[in-house]
Amino acid sequence: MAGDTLTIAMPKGRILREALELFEAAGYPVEEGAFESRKLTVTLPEAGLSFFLSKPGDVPTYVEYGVADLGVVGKDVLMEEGRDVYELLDLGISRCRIAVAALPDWRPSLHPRVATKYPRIAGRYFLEQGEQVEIIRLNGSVELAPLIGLADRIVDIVSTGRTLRENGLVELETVSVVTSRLIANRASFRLKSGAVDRLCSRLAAVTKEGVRT
Ligand SMILES: Nc1ncnc2c1ncn2[C@@H]1O[C@H](COP(=O)(O)OP(=O)(O)OP(=O)(O)O)[C@@H](O)[C@H]1O
Ligand SMILES: O=P(O)(O)OC[C@H]1O[C@H](OP(=O)(O)OP(=O)(O)O)[C@H](O)[C@@H]1O
Repeated sequence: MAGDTLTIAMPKGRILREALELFEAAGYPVEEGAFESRKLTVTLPEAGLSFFLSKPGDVPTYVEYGVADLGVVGKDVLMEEGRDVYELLDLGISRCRIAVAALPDWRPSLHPRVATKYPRIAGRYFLEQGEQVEIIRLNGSVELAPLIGLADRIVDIVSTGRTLRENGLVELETVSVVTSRLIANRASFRLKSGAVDRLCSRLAAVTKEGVRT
């Protein structure tokens, strides 16, 4: 159907600007400053798109429950949340990695403790490595944990490496490379397939990756 309006959950924060640039390049210009106030919704009636802003970690929830047809979200959040959604496109933006890090003099201990915002990803990773660790969930500033003796290692996002460097930590292993993804509600993907496909094709043509997942 040509007339379907698509509702898209967009993450507040660092992904938003890059995501809007991508939509603009794909021919869906969101008026400059549209989200710069406290406004949480923007509609592009001619394009049949309606955006709302949410906490990054909530995007897969809105999409799974169908209050958004589509969403833009980091692969880290997607892996951690494990929601029942389709992953349609690797947008190639907000590239970073999930890594294990520690103080340079870190040594394995009898009861290893790992602090992270990503308990499921970290738990799965250490299970695969065959290492038993205690996972301690934090909400941010995870790099603090080894400095104040809460944990001996962390699992966190690394981009430039500046936060690790400035806190005297070193990267030990990469757990996963992260970019932002376009995700879809399962029913919307079927019922609004024409509109979803059109948007996907236009976004795929302007992404750095241009990859349909
Ligand atoms: N330093 C970084 N460089 C590039 N991308 C990043 C970086 N940190 C996080 N990201 C990506 O951007 C997404 C959103 O991060 P952002 O910092 O905006 O929100 P958050 O702090 O994770 O969420 P909340 O505001 O709910 O705590 C992450 O899920 C990840 O995919
Ligand atoms: O390698 P870098 O370029 O330094 O980026 C990595 C930092 O960016 C993110 O933190 P954010 O600013 O979102 O704060 P938070 O730790 O409180 O989530 C992430 O959690 C790292 O701390």
